[in-house]
Amino acid sequence: MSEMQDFSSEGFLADGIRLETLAQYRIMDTAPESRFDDLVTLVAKICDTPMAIMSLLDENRQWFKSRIGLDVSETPKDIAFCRHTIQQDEVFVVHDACADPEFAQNPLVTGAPYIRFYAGAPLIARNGVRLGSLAVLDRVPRDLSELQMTALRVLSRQVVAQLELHRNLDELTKAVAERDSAAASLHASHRNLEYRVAERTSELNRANAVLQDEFERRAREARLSQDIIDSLPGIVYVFDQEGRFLRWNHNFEKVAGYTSEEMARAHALDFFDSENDRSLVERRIADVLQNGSAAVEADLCTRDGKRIPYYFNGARITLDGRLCVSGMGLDITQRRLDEETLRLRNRAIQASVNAIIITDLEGNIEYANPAFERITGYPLPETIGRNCRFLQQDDTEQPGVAALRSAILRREEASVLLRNYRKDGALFWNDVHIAPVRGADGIATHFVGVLNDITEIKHYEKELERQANVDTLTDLASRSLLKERIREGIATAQLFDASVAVGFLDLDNFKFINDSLGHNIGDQLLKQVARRLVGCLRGQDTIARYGGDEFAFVLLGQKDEKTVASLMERILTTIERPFDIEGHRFFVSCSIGLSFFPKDGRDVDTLLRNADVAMYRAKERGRNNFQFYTPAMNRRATERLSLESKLRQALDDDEFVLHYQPKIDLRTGKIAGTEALIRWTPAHEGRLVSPSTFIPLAEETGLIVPIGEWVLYTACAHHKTLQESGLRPMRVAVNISARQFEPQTIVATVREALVASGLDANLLELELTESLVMQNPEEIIKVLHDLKDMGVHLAIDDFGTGYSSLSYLQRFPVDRLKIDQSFVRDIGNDPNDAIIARAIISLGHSLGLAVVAEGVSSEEQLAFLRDNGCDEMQGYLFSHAVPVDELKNMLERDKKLAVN
Ligand SMILES: Nc1nc2c(ncn2[C@@H]2O[C@@H]3COP(=O)(O)O[C@H]4[C@@H](O)[C@H](n5cnc6c(=O)[nH]c(N)nc65)O[C@@H]4COP(=O)(O)O[C@H]3[C@H]2O)c(=O)[nH]1
Repeated sequence: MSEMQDFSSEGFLADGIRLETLAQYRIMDTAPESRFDDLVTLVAKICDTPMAIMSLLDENRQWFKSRIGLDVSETPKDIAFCRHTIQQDEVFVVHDACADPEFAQNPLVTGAPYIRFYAGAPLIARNGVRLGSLAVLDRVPRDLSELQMTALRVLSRQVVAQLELHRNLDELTKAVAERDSAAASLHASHRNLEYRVAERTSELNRANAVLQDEFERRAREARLSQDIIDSLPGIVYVFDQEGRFLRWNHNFEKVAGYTSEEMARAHALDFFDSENDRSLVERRIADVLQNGSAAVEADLCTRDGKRIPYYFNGARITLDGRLCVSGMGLDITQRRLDEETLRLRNRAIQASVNAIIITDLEGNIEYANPAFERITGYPLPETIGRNCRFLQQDDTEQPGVAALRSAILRREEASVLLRNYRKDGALFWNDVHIAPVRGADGIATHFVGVLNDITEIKHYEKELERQANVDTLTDLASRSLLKERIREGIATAQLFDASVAVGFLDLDNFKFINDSLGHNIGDQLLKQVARRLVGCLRGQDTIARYGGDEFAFVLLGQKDEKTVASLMERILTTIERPFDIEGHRFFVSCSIGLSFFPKDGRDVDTLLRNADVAMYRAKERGRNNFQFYTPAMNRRATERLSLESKLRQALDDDEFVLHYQPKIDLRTGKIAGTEALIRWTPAHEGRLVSPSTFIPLAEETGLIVPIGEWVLYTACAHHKTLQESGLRPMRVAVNISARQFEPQTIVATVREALVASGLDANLLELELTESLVMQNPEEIIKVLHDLKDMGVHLAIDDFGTGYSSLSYLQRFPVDRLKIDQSFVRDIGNDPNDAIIARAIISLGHSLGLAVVAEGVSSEEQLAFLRDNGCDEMQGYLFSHAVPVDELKNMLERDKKLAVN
């Protein structure tokens, strides 16, 4: 018992340590573990007991960590055999519990599991504390062998080792758990840190972004400011009190031609090279610094020495604590030019010969130039402020005034003609042009008016009108006036069922007079004819000079052709009377054609055209007569047209032939030469057409030029052939018409014809009419000399019909005169003709020229001519013009005229 008490007192203290130690192993109430179960099984096997336990004691119970053969897992502490075992250093053995008083009544002995044998080894921890026991039990009394005892001891230490292992493992697990927990909390705190870092980072980023935005905004603003400064039209600058530049725009560098470095070194006054500008600018800079602002105009001098007019303004500013001048400069070149232009315009307005006024929209004059005063006679002080109506005085009912008013109301431009009155009351014609002056908004604020005094022009116009209506030479009506009168006549005749006669009158031989005696005489003749014609007509009739020697007239209210016919007779007789001009006496006749409204035409042009046709007919009828138009005349005119076209074709189709009329030497009676005379054999007509039918038309149309050339070439060729056939050389005369005789070309044409044919020049004779050579004698003489130099013979044809000037005749290098056949024809009957023929023969001889008579058709004529010494003759008496073959026969026979 004492042992028990000892145990108890000591055990009480030891129990506390043991419990604390046991707790450290943290094994109580844990699940079975194989490491302990294996040892318990092993000990049971070795000790050959049905039961074995590993028992641990805590405060109130024994708990079996491992057990074999027992159903309970714990028992109360006070009945535990282990209580005893833990007090031993060695194995505690109870051989027969029933026999041991200590245990005989123990419920574990008396009841299940009915323990009779017990052997337990204490489980002693490393610190010496007894934790429990490893024990084997049996239900029968028994003993353990020494080996079994040893095994129990060894295995109990194994159990303790396993317990240590368990504890270490547990501590390790705990440490791992703690480490894991620490790691988890570290992780958590890491995550927290990361989160905070992220938070902070994003805060920083946000702040950064704001900063960046701000930075960019400022950069943008700076760029924008620079861009704005750079884009300003002028130059921009800031310089300090010392004139050193602190800021400037790119344009400044560009304009001045300076680099940025040079700008940084430059002084504000460096940009002005004239003394005047420098001191002016210097004063203005001082003004800016003193008064806050100033402006100046000066010439900016660029690096390459160019001076550009600039307007500079400046303002005083403080920059980085320094007093500076900030400003802008604008190129005012254009403004200066504009000012100059304006000045010039002002000057032009001042000096303008036209009056220029500026009015308000009501027409009140605000400005007038000096010309206004000169034109109107109103001094400017009397003009300004007055409404420009005052120039019309009471004469306000003018179409121009209304037009002007309406244009002013509509704010439009207008040009009108006004009757205005000067201060002295004199009328003047005012050609006014007004135009609104609009402001920048397009709204008219004023009118500008240009007044042009056209009184003179008006007079001139009247004169022009008069001249347009009047022929200046004759004072007769002009063409246009005549047409107007015919038109009026038609209109009146239509109303009153009357008729109108339209006439064309052509002087028959005016051209000849004009050409031979000169234009002066021609003009005077026309004037006199005009006077006589006017004397024949009534006041209501109109006569006009239609052109050249053509007159046209309109007779109004003519009832019948008979009255008109008697009037025409009167005209013919009047014109027939001789005209005396500058000592010359002329006899002129005229041909008149007439047409009637409405019979021959219902309009002006038709009536004139038909009167013209009738006039041609009168000419064809032998001139000096009048003809009324008939539709048949038109047919004739049409025929003429058709003739003309046929004539053109004839040349291409080789329809012309040349016939030759022999010329006879009146001394020998032999053929001295021939005259080429053209004939036309129109295709399919089988007849010869006489040249008098088509030559005038060919001359009129100019076809005579190619036809004449053909004649020239053919005649030369024929005569060369005749000569080559062995006949004696024969002179051939070719007619050259006036139209063909072109001074510039005729010599060359003749030369070419001679060259082409090979005919000797002295076998060719050109017959030129008297009127042709007298047309323009000075020029003709020159050409005749050229022809003569070539060796060509020249003859004057139709001599006696024109007006030859003897002085010229003397100078013409001609060989022959041909007496016109009209004088030859009546030699026997008309003593005058005989006298003329004789005179021509003696004139020719006195000039050293041979004389040829043409149209000799009777012995009587031949005798006269021969008796009067005429050299040659041609005419039907000897031969008609014959084809070249016949001429050849004639020459071969050497036909001879009996001249004696
Ligand atoms: N009654 C009468 N007449 C006679 C007599 N002898 C000759 N004749 C004709 O009188 C005209 C003379 O020619 P012209 O006075 O030069 O008059 C020529 C001439 O001016 C012109 N002509 C003829 N051939 C040409 C030509 O090749 N060129 C040019 N430019 N005019 C030509 O045509 C006019 C007429 O020529 P033709 O009809 O051939 O008429 C020719 C001729 O046949 C006669 O005894 N009695």
